[in-house]
Amino acid sequence: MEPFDIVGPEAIRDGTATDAYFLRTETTLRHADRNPTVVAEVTADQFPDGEFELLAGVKDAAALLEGLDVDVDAIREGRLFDGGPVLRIEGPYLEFARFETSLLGFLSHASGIATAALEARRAAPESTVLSFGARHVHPSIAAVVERSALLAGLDGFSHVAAGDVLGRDAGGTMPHALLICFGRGNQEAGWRAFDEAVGPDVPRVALCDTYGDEVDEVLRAAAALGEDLDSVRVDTTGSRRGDFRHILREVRWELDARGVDDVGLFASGGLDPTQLRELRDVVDGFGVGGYVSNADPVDFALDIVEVDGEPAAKRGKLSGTKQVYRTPDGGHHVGLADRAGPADGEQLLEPVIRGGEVVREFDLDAAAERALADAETVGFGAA
Ligand SMILES: O=P(O)(O)OC[C@H]1C[C@H](OP(=O)(O)OP(=O)(O)O)[C@H](O)[C@@H]1O
Repeated sequence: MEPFDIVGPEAIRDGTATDAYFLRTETTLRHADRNPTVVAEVTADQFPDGEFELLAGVKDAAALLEGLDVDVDAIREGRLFDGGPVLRIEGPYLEFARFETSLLGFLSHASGIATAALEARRAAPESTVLSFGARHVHPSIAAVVERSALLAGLDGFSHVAAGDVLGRDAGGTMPHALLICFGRGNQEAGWRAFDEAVGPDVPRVALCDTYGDEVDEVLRAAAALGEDLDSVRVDTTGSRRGDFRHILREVRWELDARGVDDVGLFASGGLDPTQLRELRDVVDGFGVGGYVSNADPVDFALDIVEVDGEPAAKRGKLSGTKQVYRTPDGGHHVGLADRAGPADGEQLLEPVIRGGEVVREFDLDAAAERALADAETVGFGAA
């Protein structure tokens, strides 16, 4: 008996992580001896609408479809898209029918989170922005949250097991629970114990808002840890927040007025891109949680657009194999693949699987670089 209600990799791999009607579709088509060669496209919006989103999840999508008798093309992770397909499958329909559910799940959730993370990134491009939202999601997808955050250019993340999956070290500061365990009025003992106990490679970031005024706790932390103190984090609870920007400016002022200008200042607690813009000139960095981790998935669908080479899209969708293009002016164009695209257009749909073999490397850092460059090109989340 599995201790947790989690759909595991085996079910994803064997295709039972799917909607029941796809298994019934298999049964029906086999009964009728029908298995046409189709072109199916993953698309959110049929036409560009000016709203860009960041593509993530292609690595897992490729792993899902690897070994099937299909050809797959997709936009590279880290590229922005605005309408038209992000991934295309060509092959006998029954080869991949049951994998639609997981395919869309991989792409939809990761891309939604990555898009929100890119909004945070673009809101404070010079600041350290850390992904702290794993607590808001089911633990089985923590690595999806953190990978999507890194793909959007965030600087770090907090979830340890996600780091093991990604081969990167998780980071963070300290929770209120630690200080509460030392008792009201005894925050110094908590900050000092942290400094004494954790490894030398862990930044000494004192959380300074548990019981007292933020300025008061910050000055007490500076006095308690002296040169050992790297930064302070202020996470003022909403019921006491008032003018958060003023609080943070006051903290910075009072530290600097005492010559403690080498201690960094971090803010967290329900922050969104608007607040990051408002605060980025007064703090050194942010912990962002729910805005990223709780992002809505991108509403992708998989649609058959050709059957045995003939147009076949259902109502509301567009027939025919398509290509999508980025133009130097930041445009995103969708056209039939067998027609000429924009003369200065870069084709975005490129081979991922040929003859069942994955033919693309997936490099997270390269994807993050693409995301930041493409965001600049299209003006995503500008200013
Ligand atoms: O953007 P958010 O979703 O709000 O999460 C970001 C912060 C806020 C939260 O504070 P608390 O909930 O007070 O947690 P703790 O007491 O553990 O610091 C926790 O410190 C997270 O790192």
